[in-house]
Amino acid sequence: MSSEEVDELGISTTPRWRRSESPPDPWDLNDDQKGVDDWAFEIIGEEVDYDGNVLHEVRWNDWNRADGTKTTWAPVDDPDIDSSAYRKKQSRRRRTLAKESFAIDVPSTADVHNTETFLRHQAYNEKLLLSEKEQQPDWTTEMTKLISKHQEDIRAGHGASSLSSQPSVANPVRSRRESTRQLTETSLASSSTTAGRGASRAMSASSSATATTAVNKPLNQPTPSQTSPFEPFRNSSHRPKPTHQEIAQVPPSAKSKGKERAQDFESTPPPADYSPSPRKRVKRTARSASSDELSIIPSSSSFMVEASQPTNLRPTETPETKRQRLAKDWTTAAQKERAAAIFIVNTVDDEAIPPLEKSFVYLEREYRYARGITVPDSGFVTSCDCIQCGPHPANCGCQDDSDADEFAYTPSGLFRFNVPKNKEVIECNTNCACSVETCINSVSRRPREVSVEIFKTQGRGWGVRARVAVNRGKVLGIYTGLVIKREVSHALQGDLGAYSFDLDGDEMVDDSQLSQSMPGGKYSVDSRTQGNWTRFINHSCSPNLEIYLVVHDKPAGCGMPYIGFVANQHIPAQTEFTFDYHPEAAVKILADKNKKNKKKSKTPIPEDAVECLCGARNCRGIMN
Ligand SMILES: C[S@@+](CC[C@H](N)C(=O)[O-])C[C@H]1O[C@@H](n2cnc3c(N)ncnc32)[C@H](O)[C@@H]1O
Repeated sequence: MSSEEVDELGISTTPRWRRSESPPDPWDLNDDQKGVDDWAFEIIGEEVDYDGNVLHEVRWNDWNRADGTKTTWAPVDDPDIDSSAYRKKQSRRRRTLAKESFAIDVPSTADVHNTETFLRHQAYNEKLLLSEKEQQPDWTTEMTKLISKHQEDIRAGHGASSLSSQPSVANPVRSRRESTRQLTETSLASSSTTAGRGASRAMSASSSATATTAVNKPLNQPTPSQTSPFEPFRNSSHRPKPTHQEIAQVPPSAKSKGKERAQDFESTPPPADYSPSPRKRVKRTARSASSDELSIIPSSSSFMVEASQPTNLRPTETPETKRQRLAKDWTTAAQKERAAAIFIVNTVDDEAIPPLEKSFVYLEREYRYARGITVPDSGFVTSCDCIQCGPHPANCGCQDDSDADEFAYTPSGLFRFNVPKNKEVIECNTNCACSVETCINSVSRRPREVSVEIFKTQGRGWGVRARVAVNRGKVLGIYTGLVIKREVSHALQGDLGAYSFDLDGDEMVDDSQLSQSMPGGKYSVDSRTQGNWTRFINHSCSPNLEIYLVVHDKPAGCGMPYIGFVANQHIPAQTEFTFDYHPEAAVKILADKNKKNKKKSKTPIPEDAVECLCGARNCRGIMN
């Protein structure tokens, strides 16, 4: 045994680990086969050793050891081994990787040797250098600039800028015509409750949202009988772009009324339609036409549609085949996550598919993040080493801070509705020892079991339903899209904001209280350019779904929970799924009703009030 070496302080300087001495390669074994100089070889790999040196793995064609192995390791600068071609190729590969994305998989092993090799393989240094060089703009400012430009364009009558290349979600003409409700200030006085506060989001887990979409009927605008269908938007800063159908519906008198109006329609480009080739699947960082400024982390489970296809690429395609193609594409993307199929049907009119950004990416189960948003490290998520979690939550390592008596789900995976609305359900995660398929505390992570059908509704654009009945407590899926800062989301006007969902999770607070009540509530999810079927769930004042907050790949309280959709009652097959975009409004109505000495409420109609067409008996009349 060798004696230990120590320094002047008596501390051991003997390395803890030392490479074992390998016997020299018996080069002479087959020396008679060929002259050494001629030996053919091939470099088949590389590793970084404990001292940070790169070694090449060389395979010799005409030489082998007695045991048949024929590879050796050589330093990169070995004069006998010309590795320049291999090194060039590798360096090119790493540079390409670095240009594509800055993402790095961090190995879970503590083995320095493997880690260094793994990082080099992923072009760690190249990515680091490039990311340091790249100037990061202030995305909030950039986004605000884009929005202003977009609004100016519209005001100037140039149609929508690239930020809103969409036709309206719900046809304003039709929605107005179809509406049998004659809503007036007086009739609304008793039902409308909340006043708008400037922000314009369609959905929110908080009461702070004020939904306004230019495509919906603004209640305080003249009624259809008073004016032509397009009149209400004439002076609106976010007048929607009419679709071709709408143009066709303009009465001749309206068309000839004035040059200005005619120009409005004529200058409108055709609706952004879905026309990509299904073969165009791109796994690289996606940049969308309308969110050029938001670069996002790539994903393997998404289907990306190329943005640059002309809309008339497939002139012979029927609406039916177009629908089928989109449904097939989205089902393919969903199936990568082992999720059930997606169908798209329209028995109402001749609209082929829902209006979508041309670059729309279907994301079954994940968020993407706008550049500038720091994604919390999943390494900080508490995990458990239970083989089977439960029966009591306190037995599970993931539930450290929970004082709940039961998990949020039953053993058969149904939601128990036992979690306060502003609390997150903390599920087990991929670092846990338990299995996602069987763990009582892993439900939103499981692949979606229920096939969904996106269908055209009467007057409310496209909606969603299932072809099978769904039990109360069934978790159907999570809202997905691009995580953006709240202030960016709140700056989105009109239909731009219709697909944003605030992640503050507190239904009873408004913006001013938010910072005190939920410090994490800084983000929203925008599903305009990427998202899944849940973006089509319409509002109802008597909904059959509820939302809840759930985390499973980020630390609890980080402000980026997922929004889970769960059936709050038995839902028969073919019944539209709905949820209440503003449940706090219902709560307020109840509170008003219960007030003693109740006077007739004269709550003014919010400027951006939007007519609700849910048809429920207790309909509040407006969506916000
Ligand atoms: C998140 S989107 C839902 C999907 C949408 N119907 C579509 O076709 O893409 C929200 C928009 O749907 C429409 N909508 C949803 N619920 C509605 C309701 N109850 N009454 C009227 N319009 C509704 C409004 O245009 C709203 O801005």
